[in-house]
Amino acid sequence: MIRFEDITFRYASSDTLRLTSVSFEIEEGELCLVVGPTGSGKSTLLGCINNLVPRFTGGVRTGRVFIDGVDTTLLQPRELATTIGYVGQDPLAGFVTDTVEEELAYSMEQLGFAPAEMRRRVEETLDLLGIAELRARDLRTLSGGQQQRVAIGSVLASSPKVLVLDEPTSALDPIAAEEVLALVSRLVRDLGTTVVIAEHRMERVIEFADSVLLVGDDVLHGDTRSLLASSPIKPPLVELGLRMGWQPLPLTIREGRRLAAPQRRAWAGATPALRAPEPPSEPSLSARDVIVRYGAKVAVGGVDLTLHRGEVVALMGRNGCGKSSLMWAMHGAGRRDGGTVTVHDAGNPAEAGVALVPQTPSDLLYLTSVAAECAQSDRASGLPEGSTLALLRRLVPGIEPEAHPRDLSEGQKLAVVLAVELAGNPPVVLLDEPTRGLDYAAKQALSEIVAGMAAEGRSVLIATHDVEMVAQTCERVIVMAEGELVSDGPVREILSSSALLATQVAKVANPTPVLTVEEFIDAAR
Ligand SMILES: Nc1ncnc2c1ncn2[C@@H]1O[C@H](COP(=O)(O)OP(=O)(O)OP(=O)(O)O)[C@@H](O)[C@H]1O
Ligand SMILES: Nc1ncnc2c1ncn2[C@@H]1O[C@H](COP(=O)(O)OP(=O)(O)OP(=O)(O)O)[C@@H](O)[C@H]1O
Repeated sequence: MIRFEDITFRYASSDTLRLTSVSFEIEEGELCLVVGPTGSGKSTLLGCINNLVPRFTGGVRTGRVFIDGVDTTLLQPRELATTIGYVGQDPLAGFVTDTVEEELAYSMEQLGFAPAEMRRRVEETLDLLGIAELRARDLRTLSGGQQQRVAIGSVLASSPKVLVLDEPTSALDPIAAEEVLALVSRLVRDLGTTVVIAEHRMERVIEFADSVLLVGDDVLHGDTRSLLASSPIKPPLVELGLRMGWQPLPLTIREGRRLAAPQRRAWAGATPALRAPEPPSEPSLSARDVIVRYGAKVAVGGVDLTLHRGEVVALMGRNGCGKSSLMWAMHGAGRRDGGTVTVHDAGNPAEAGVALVPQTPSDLLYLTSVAAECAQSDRASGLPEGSTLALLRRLVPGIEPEAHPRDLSEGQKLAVVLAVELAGNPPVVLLDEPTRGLDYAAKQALSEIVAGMAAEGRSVLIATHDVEMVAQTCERVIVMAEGELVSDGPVREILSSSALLATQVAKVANPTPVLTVEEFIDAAR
């Protein structure tokens, strides 16, 4: 269905080849998972499928692309829109209309669907993606996850033969992500749709994938199990399987549980000792009765929350439950319709160095090179020259200092903003979904940096849907629902008591509450 013949590509502003002689073939009805380190070229490769690369991005591409047997090498992306549905990494950037309903209908209008058919499909899509109550909403006022669902719905509505999804679940809560992926795999099964998905959190997609495209210096296409065995990036379960020497390598929780059965029996006889949470130190930030309203909508309904020095806390909860609104209110720059936020040892949070890395971090990059952003950050925080750049290199290596921030991959942009915000060592740091576009190594680096900040007595609050990141990084988890806090406790208690929030390792080890690969291995010794 999709055939790349010797595709080579270079962006106009760079001397480096991004894709070198890439050839592969994806069959009709195949679900192919595209994986690779941050900035390795996954989005670039996806863009070549419908010619967004090079038509929109510029640059030089050689080689040929065939879709459904037709040579599409020289076609415009819109000429391919009947066959290929494409959802990019930033849903807001892809929207062409103002409201949810209009957006769902748009591609069908362009493709000349009859009005009655269009109506039927819009209704069906609203239900399938659970966004019926958002139908009349302005797209710009939706939460990140709500936007992502609308973007996916808008391409699904016209049932294209090929679906290209660039990190489609990065902003979705665990249930929404499962639902979207189940929906996509149903399209593959029932309609024979061909699907190409780039995804960093492979653990979610792997059980649906027929094949993997591994993007690195070379691009390899092959069977999921055999490629993952030698891949530099792997989900926690595969990592655990390799380290425990399990054969065949487990890809699903069910396979993992079967292989872990002897270990679970051993733990049932002798409970392993696991790390206990530290008692809290003195508070660094207290929020009392915080209220955020948008017209009649109460997004945050009177929240009390205290962060303590040296604490790394996760803020979790369904899409649209109010996490970003609460963070902005705590930061001081966002709306707050009631309540108080006190940063201890300082009065006003805006002046007291509460740093916030927003969900769309690229809004904060305005200089013309990565080096200039880093130098500006060093000056602003009174740091020795090169400090911010060094931090960036720890997070995501290989970013060219001369590159224009606009030309970076999504994960690279996020890394630059993280480096700039963290370099100044603010006493309280709020990170709103800081893992989009980050590979496992970058997430590990972020965990280590955050742990270092906590060790110096700073407090970090991370809003995220990424349970693996939470297990690795946070000691305490707060869960929100409908604008209120519904639970608050040690990470082990919250993640292991909820099937919804359990990590892959927790599911394999259940009922023993180990959460991460390291913990499993230690406890198995
Ligand atoms: N318009 C552009 N001009 C120059 N270089 C670019 C441009 N867009 C991307 N790049 C570079 O090409 C490389 C690949 O980018 P791409 O977005 O394809 O990566 P990715 O694997 O999708 O990354 P991520 O995991 O962060 O989404 C990166 O190093 C990036 O800096
Ligand atoms: N300007 C606005 N007008 C109306 N409703 C809004 C506006 N901004 C946000 N909302 C709504 O407020 C609720 C909370 O949004 P918020 O962005 O805080 O959620 P979130 O928990 O961060 O979600 P996600 O996990 O999807 O990022 C959502 O239902 C959202 O649709």
